[in-house]
Amino acid sequence: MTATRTAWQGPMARVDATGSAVAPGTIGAPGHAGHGDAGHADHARTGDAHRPETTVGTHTRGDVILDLQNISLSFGGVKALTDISFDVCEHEIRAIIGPNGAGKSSMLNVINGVYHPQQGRIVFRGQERRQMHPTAAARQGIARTFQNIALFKGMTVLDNIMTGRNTQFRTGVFAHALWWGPARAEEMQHRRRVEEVIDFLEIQAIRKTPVGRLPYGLQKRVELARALAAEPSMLLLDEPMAGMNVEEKQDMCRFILDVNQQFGTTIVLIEHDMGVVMDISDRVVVLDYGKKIGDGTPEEVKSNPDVIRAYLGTSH
Ligand SMILES: Nc1ncnc2c1ncn2[C@@H]1O[C@H](COP(=O)(O)OP(=O)(O)OP(=O)(O)O)[C@@H](O)[C@H]1O
Repeated sequence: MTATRTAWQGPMARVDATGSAVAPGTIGAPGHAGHGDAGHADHARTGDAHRPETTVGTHTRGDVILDLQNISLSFGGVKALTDISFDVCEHEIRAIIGPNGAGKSSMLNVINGVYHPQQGRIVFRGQERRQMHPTAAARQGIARTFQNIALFKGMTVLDNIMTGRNTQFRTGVFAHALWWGPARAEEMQHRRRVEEVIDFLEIQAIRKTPVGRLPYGLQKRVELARALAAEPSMLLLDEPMAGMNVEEKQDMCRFILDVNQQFGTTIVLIEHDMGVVMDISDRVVVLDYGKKIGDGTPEEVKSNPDVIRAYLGTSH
């Protein structure tokens, strides 16, 4: 892929699921802990006017919450990751980039416990993790979306998003089946949360539509909604804009910034569109053939000769 630059100029308008224009800054926030008002439109990280390194939107970049040390992962003879170290700070948008097969998705799978590296340490919020199951990662507040949409195509948007609440259920299946007592109250609470996410992502008009009938860009938005329904503190996004047109990319870009700025959610993002990566990321780690070849602010990465040689300057 030849690296392309997308101009993300000024506050962006969006279109909702009905195709109506929505002015920036007019959406309501779900019931997450408040992080200031919705003045997010001011924070579009446009081009070279990148914000100061220590500030994330309305947040100050926090402490390191994820520390990956010397991670190596092999599949038989294939070395997917070799001795990779980097960290992720609270509230930041951290991008992972690299050519096809560089190890980006493997890295996300290591972070959320799908893959267990043969070597290295993973420290999440001060605790070293060993052989963590993805469900345990979800309970710790790590949610993810997938490169290839992983939704239940025959189910409605609403029901798909409800599945994102699975790790939050406290009462048992039996109580839910009876729709009785605490189970009923709990389910009502989950539904309220889900409706808040639906409002936030402006997909009210399609809430009863089976996902399989939606255009690709909206399916991606539903997948983001499902991840948000889990109220994650860290969101892993695997190519959230792949296959989208420019308008859909702008919408998704704005939603990612909103999530980061309004809820303080830490975001780890894999994305091939260099314009998007350089505009919305605080720091970027660059992989090539499973090795780390660059790490720093977008400006630092853009001027790193190894990165230019291996990725930005070549076609993939
Ligand atoms: N489950 C697996 N079994 C065997 N090999 C794998 C597996 N997952 C990844 N690999 C290999 O590990 C290497 C890194 O793959 P990975 O999907 O992490 O790269 P990527 O940077 O995400 O690529 P892309 O941009 O094409 O999605 C590749 O050589 C890939 O074939």
